Amino acid sequence: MARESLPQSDGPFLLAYEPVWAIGSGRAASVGEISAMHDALRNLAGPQTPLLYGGSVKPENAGALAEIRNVDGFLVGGASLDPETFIKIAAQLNEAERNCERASV
Ligand SMILES: O=C(CO)COP(=O)(O)O
Repeated sequence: MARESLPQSDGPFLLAYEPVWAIGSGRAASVGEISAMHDALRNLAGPQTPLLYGGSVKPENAGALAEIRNVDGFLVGGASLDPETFIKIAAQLNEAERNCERASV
């Protein structure tokens, strides 16, 4: 059923996992929950599809969430309303990407 809900066109798309209970609640999904879901989505969507996590992403958890395998980015809601907060989250994603590149060299 999940496979049928993916776009049928050949064009690129992003796929997001956003548990409804995590949206605006201040409580993000756990690393284990996100990891399991994103691994399953990677198998479903293939290697080229960027996978985003959304739900209570904030500077305090962005670093740990960005390190999860198969998390390529975030959907940021409330924390995007303050530019400085948003930039802190973006910086942690960049740092995680640099760590990943270092680890693969
Ligand atoms: O709805 C969201 C992004 O689409 C997430 O919102 P919060 O980051 O405020 O939980």
